[in-house]
Amino acid sequence: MKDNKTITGARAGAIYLLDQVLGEQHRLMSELQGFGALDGLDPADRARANRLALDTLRGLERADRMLAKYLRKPPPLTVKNALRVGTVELCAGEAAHGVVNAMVGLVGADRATAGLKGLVNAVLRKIAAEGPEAWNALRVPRLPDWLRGPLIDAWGTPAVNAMEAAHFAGAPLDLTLKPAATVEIPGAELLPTGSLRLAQPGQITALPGYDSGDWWVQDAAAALPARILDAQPGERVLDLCAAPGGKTMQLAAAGAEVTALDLSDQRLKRLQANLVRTGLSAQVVVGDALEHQGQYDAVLLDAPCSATGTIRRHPDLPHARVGDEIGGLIELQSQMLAHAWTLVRPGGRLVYCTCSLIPDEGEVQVEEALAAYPDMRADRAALGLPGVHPQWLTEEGGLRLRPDYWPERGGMDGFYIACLRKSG
Ligand SMILES: C[S@@+](CC[C@H](N)C(=O)[O-])C[C@H]1O[C@@H](n2cnc3c(N)ncnc32)[C@H](O)[C@@H]1O
Repeated sequence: MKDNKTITGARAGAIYLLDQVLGEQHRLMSELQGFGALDGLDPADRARANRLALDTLRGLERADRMLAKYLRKPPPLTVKNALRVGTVELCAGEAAHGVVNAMVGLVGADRATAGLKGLVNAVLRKIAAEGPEAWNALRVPRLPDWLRGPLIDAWGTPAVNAMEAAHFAGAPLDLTLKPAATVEIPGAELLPTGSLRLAQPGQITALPGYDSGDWWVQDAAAALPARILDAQPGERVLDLCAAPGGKTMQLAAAGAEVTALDLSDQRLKRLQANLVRTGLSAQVVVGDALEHQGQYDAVLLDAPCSATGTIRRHPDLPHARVGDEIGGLIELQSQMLAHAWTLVRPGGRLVYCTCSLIPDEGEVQVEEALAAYPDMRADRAALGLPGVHPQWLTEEGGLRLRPDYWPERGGMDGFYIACLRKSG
């Protein structure tokens, strides 16, 4: 494993990221934002390294199938990752000599792997000869069994196949506009639920309206919980797990008096920066959702979860050890929902949501809460927003969103949302 300070170039950066994700089960976001991996690269190379790592993770199964024919025994992980990145680039139509020379150079530059230069050269030349045609003939990469099994139980095989196609396709960039914003973004599509979608966004900070804070990045599905909460000017609203603040900004932009609470000081710094850029305000509190006290007109609980609804944008997730943590998260969600309910005033409402595809983190939580609290009812009418398909409504009175919905538009994140009303 390389020291990240010695990384030069986007391809070396991508291999380093893959070594961390596939060797150490680290999350890509923590590598890039928390640990500062690739800080030595210029911004363009860092962005390209990230893109290459994401493309390789999305196509990992295909790359491994193509490589398996030419590898009699598995090479060290970092060499395998160089071969994987090379395969993905070659099968996306990159010029063979550039890719092969670069990967041979990278493997040759490290004394620990230099002896495998010849292998890398020979294998990648064979892959180049097979090219995109062989790649496209392979099946859509599947989720690992720890996730595929439970998702098939919940949604059936055809739905999971469609989700996998959506994961493989990746995600466009969605923006939430401030209600009064009039910014025009070339090439943006207005989605039926009100978000703006960009298929080819380029550099986000260079888009019109970024500096003036007219919008923020937020998946179309992630924008629905705050729309469903429908905060009114002057209402006291608590955002219980708020950072980095996409939903806080929606609530504040609606004119509510927002308290934004989160356990993570670091993540709240990003929330503060987002509020500054967008010129919105909220009372920001570092604290534990399970201990916070008060009475609010409305509470938004975007509970910590497996985040399995975001795999289109985070293809490293199935490779991290999130599977082991889900039991603990389900317990935490149930405790948080119980405590959040005590913070809602009589006649008020709680919007519960998770970006998970696992019913135990969504439908089942709400079903159990409805059975446990006699003063709670599911407000189905609150879910009837423009663009919300009636088939997305669930039996217990929530809204199920999945990555395979809107396939013709580029999909959406997986989410579960319910609006729970307290008797007056
Ligand atoms: C799904 S994210 C929230 C995303 C956010 N609502 C948004 O729209 O940008 C879940 C958040 O819960 C926070 N969290 C986890 N445990 C918590 C706790 N016990 N109390 C408060 N926040 C917690 C995490 O720090 C994380 O920021």
